[in-house]
Amino acid sequence: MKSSQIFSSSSDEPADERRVRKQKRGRGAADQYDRDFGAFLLQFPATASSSPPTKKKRTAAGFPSDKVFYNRWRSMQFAKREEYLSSQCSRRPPTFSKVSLLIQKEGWTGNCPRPEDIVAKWRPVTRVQVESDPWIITKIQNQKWTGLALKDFGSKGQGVVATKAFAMGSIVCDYHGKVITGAEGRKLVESIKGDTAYLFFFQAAGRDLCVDAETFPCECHPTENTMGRMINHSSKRANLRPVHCMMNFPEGQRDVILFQAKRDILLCEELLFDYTSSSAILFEEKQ
Ligand SMILES: C[S@@+](CC[C@H](N)C(=O)[O-])C[C@H]1O[C@@H](n2cnc3c(N)ncnc32)[C@H](O)[C@@H]1O
Repeated sequence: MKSSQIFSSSSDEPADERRVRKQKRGRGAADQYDRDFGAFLLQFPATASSSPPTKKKRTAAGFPSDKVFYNRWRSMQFAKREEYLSSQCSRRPPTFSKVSLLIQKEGWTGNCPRPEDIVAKWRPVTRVQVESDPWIITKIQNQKWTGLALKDFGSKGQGVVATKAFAMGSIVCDYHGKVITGAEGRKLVESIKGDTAYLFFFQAAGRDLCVDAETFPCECHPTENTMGRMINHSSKRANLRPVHCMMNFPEGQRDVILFQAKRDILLCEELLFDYTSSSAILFEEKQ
């Protein structure tokens, strides 16, 4: 992991401790303390991967031999490590072993968050995080979403099942296809002969749009049956929610429909979403 940020703020210190210290020493002394700690950080950057400054190094650099700066440095590093571990597990909740492996890989033996705390603190990502998430962007680009398989569902045709559990809030895959206008999508619907359609109509910021997964295979994945287009419908048992995002691809922003788990999804469950958010329902529903 690469991290070389140098901190110059003192905002990591608990507010109460800071206030008491300032009251004791007066504003001038507190400012001096902040300046000294800033210099300490310049000398010993508190990154997730840096080694703690030993007493010998601290005193050789002219800092006090007590542990005041050192302890503060350690809590900054701890927070950085926590942030790093959480960032590696942003889309889906991590397992204890995944976090343990990450810690092992980094070689962190002390001053490190406990895997169970990282697991317990996991929360679904926000839309803003999703829209710039490199992992999600890569999955949309390469269509190598994991934990999904096709299965025959008889009269419904094929569908998608979970080959691993997905926790509520996880991003499962996208509804992949070229984004066209709603009018173009409706024209496509008219030309469809059978009762199966692969179109997702949506409105975004006043725009009437449609993801065309009917034109298959798509230009960008000529050899893949992209999974999102194969997900069947249910209004009552839907376990996925389609979410519109403006994804920040390297070449610019693009409208994308992502499927997010509405609840915890178990291994082997069929993935389903409610097609009424899309007008391309050309079939009789079998729940
Ligand atoms: C986006 S495709 C889904 C994949 C499709 N089952 C297949 O095998 O290609 C949508 C079509 O699947 C079928 N389908 C999806 N959900 C269904 C359901 N609950 N009952 C019956 N047919 C369904 C309909 O033919 C619908 O037009």
